[in-house]
Amino acid sequence: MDASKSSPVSIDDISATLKTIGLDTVPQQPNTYPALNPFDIYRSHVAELVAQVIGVEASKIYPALQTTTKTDYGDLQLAVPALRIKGKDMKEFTKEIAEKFPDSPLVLPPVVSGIALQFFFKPEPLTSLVMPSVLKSGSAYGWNTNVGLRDPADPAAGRKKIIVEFSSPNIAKPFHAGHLRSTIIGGFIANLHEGAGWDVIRMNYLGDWGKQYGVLAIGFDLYGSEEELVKNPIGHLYDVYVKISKKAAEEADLIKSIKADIVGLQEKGESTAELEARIQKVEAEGVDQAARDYFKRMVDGEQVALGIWKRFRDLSIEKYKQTYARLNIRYDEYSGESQVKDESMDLAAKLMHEKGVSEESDGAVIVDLTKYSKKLGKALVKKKDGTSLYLTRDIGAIFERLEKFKFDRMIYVVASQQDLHLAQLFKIVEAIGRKDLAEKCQHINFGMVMGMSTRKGTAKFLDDILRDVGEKMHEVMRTNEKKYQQVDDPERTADILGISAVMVQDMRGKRINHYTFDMELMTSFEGDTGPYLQYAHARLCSIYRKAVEAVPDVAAVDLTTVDLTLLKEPHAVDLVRQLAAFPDVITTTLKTLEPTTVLMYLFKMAHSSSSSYMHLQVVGQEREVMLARLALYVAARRVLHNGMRLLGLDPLERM
Ligand SMILES: NC(=[NH2+])NCCC[C@H](N)C(=O)O
Repeated sequence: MDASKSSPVSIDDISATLKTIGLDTVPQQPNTYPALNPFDIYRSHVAELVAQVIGVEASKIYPALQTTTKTDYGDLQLAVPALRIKGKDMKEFTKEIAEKFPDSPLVLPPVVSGIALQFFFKPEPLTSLVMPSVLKSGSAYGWNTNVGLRDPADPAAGRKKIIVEFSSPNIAKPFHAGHLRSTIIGGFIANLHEGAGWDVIRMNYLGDWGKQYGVLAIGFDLYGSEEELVKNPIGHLYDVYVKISKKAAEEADLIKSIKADIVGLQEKGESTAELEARIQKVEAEGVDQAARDYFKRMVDGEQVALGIWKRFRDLSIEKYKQTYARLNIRYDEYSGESQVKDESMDLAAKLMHEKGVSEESDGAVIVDLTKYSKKLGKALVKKKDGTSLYLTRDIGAIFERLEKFKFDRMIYVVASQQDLHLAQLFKIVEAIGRKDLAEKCQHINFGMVMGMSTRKGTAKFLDDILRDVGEKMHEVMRTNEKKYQQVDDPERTADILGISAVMVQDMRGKRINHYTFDMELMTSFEGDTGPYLQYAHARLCSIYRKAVEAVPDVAAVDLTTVDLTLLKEPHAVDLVRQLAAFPDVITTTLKTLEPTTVLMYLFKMAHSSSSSYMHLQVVGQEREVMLARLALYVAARRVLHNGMRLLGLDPLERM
């Protein structure tokens, strides 16, 4: 987020504007931020007026004032029963409040709709409050950095810390749709908290440990190429892994068939010694045993074994970093299963044992979670041979992270297929007696992606997907040769459009929903797509460019000083109402952690902008009108830009 570069308007600015409207004090209920969120002013104001009418404290009315789903229903709505006043006929009471509601400089007389009151903001004061706020605040508009403060009354107490763990692919395995979704959603959640003033740690927890890394090392010995490894580590290691896995499978098949032969010989009463010896030889020389031995050397900390593995890891990370950069993502920490220390796991094991959480079963250690809830089942935490598991490493990691970062909150962005795994993890932490820690943690899950394939086959790597969608966008761009000529760097633009297409398709629905990866749909400029949002942004940029081309001195005008009372038309008013809602949308999003909350808002706002162009032209208008409209479009562009950045998109100026 670039929120830090600009600073929001001050409460003094707001106070001065309100005075000109006829309000001597800034309406401000506790824990609200009138300088940062126009809706806070209106909610406080309406609450105070309703309080006068019905004699209930404004602070009790405030929370009942809700935003609406459609501007046709007003800007704020009050469901009168939510005030919990007893012994009244609600319909009558609603009418009564409406009748007695005093004249307000900020809102129109309330509209009665059954047992609800609809409040519409008066256009002119709204414009005078919101427009300067957007224009002056710039990249800070929408953000309230007080949210992340430990104590809003005492900024010196510092900021709250959050770990967002996301993406977390497995080395030498495909980067599948689940990792892609985790990357997109996690990046968004990290941006969201950063914008809200939290101290954010972005963490990638790689799958980089286990016997399969022994398999990989053996495979590299047989099939690896130093040159390929350096050139394309992720792809090459995957190829090696596929080859060696095939060999291992063949060996397993061979053993199976020898065993069948042995049974045959036994039936005939003949000697099986020769075949038994063959099995032993295949096993002893086979991949499986070699991988086990190799992994044991890694576990024992043998430098040579670890050295090779570390190279695989380092090269993969380096390559991942480049891909993440295309998605505007960087990490503060590349951790991983390999990084969890034995001591942490031992300590957790000791605690589990002492608290009677774990028990021995057949030489292994398990945790029976059915006593808390049937669906949590029994979880294995130590194998018979003493080695750790995925779950064991997560238990160790949670304590390590607490120790290292002292976080206030931690979010795991992982597919819903792992609901059980994370539920088990949190329950075990709680059972150990660390409910406090479990409560700081949250699993943010998401549904599956269906049919994710590139045009050349099934997608395995993020880069392939991005390249494919980028190429498709390039084709689409070429269909308009004239525009195509004006784009500075078509390759890069196509790349960004492709990435936007993928990301927006991913974030359109609620996280938990499954969706189908649909290349045609996502790359279309029509409908609620990434390219459409980019187009809407580029169009707003072009309005400004064209105005400056037509009237060059416009470039020097400070748009915060223009006559905003000229923005009277319904389209202008509607757009201003949308812009006013942005900070509130972010506040809501901090609760839902749903990218779609932001995205749907941006689409609505972009639609409002585009339906305005016909009615509110800029070039060719009388100067003051031109400037006022230009200010409106610049403000709209700013909000779209801020929203797109939050989602992790790179807003394009031309395309
Ligand atoms: N702390 C965690 N378990 N995070 C999720 C890791 C995801 C895992 N690497 C996978 O690909 O399935």
